[in-house]
Amino acid sequence: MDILAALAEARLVPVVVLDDAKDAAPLAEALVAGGLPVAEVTFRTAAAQDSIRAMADRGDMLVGAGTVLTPEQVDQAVAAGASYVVSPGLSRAVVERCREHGVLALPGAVTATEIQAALELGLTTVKFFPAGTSGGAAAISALSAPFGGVRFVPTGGIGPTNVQDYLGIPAVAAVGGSWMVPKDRVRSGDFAGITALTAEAVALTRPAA
Ligand SMILES: O=C(O)C(=O)C[C@H](O)[C@H](O)COP(=O)(O)O
Repeated sequence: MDILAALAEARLVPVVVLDDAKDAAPLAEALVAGGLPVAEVTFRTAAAQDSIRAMADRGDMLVGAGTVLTPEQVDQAVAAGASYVVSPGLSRAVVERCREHGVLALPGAVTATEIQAALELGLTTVKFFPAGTSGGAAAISALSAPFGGVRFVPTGGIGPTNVQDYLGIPAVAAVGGSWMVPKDRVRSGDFAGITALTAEAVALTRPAA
């Protein structure tokens, strides 16, 4: 599967933080019901690997790992079934381990220097993080001028009120964010509410009628 093409088709990447892996299955169901069978499960908690496995085992989702800081976490993510690996920053060691496993690396990069470093590692798509405090949509538009072949996945500080600012930029492949999957709703078991938030987010990716 062309993961980049699949992410670009989805246009949105829910950034998931789970404290308990038992929430992975109902959350996956909620995302799929909302029309977005995609999740980036972050390694911010000890539940990451089991949560990735629970979602990946469904077979109908595009499941990645987020907050991947080390090659060892790449190994854990791939072992659990992640098909792409997202990092807050750009790490040669993480990118190279992803390449060894044959999975997509999506490292964070927000400056021209970081983007050039990503290009030197053979990457053409980067996570633009933290988008909200790094110049936002205007910065991506400016960077896409000299880096015409680079695509961006802006993440960080994006929500319903500004997601379309990013989606309207041709160089933006998809937008990542946690607004669709708020931790408090996961903790409270409000998966119907997550389905509604997801459906609303998906609707924002579609051109106005
Ligand atoms: O944890 C990671 O892998 C990161 O690199 C950072 C997250 O993608 C952002 O923190 C999400 O930002 P919000 O949508 O504003 O909550």
